[in-house]
Amino acid sequence: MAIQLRIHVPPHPLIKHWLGVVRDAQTPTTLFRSAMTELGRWLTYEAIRDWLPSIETTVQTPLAECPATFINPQVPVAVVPILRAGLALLEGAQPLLPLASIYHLGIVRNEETLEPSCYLNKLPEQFDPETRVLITEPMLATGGTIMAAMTELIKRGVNPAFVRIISVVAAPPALQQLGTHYPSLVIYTAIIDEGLNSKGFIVPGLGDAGDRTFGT
Ligand SMILES: O=P(O)(O)OC[C@H]1O[C@H](OP(=O)(O)OP(=O)(O)O)[C@H](O)[C@@H]1O
Ligand SMILES: O=c1cc[nH]c(=O)[nH]1
Ligand SMILES: [Mg+2]
Repeated sequence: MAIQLRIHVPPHPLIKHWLGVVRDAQTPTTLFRSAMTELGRWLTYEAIRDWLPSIETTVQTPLAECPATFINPQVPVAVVPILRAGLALLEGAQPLLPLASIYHLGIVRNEETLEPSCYLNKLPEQFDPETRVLITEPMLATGGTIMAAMTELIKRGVNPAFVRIISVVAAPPALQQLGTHYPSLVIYTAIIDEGLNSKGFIVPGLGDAGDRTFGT
């Protein structure tokens, strides 16, 4: 049976609410940033339910012994925010994954060619092959940025089957590239939009996520 990219759009009213806020061109920077943080929180909550490794044991309550399930601290967990815009999603993701290591990746698209270039890479030389990796990247547009990020991770021993991406707006060109190259990937996004305009912006999208997050 062929493996196929799984794209989840969680039908959660909080995710829909905060998506509406970030889409609105009238939303000021401070509210935009906190809405992105909320999206990071709820998308992470959804994305990690069958991904975060746990261990079965028992505990003694005041009355009796009973089964208990805990997060397995032996399995490494990493969060990779794609700067700049992925930083606001990280704010929401990090409190849910307090044991995770955070490895920043700064990637920017050239505004004319749309080619990505990496200006900051804090990834370790090698990952433990068991590492669970959560990428926070709000915009999956042409796919250039996320494909560049995946190349850096795979080079360092990450198993794509253990990678989850949280995104706010995803567009077909990025999803097609990811599906072709990494069919075992799992993506959680607030919405899938129709496509891109001639400047590589997602339509209807939410504009430039980095500029709107940081007021630039
Ligand atoms: O799928 P792609 O076509 O590569 O586009 C997606 C990327 O574009 C934006 O980054 P940008 O280059 O604007 O950098 P910024 O986050 O610093 O604003 C966005 O935050 C994504 O990282
Ligand atoms: O619509 C888009 C596409 C790429 N990056 C953004 O910030 N917005
Ligand atoms: Mg930008």
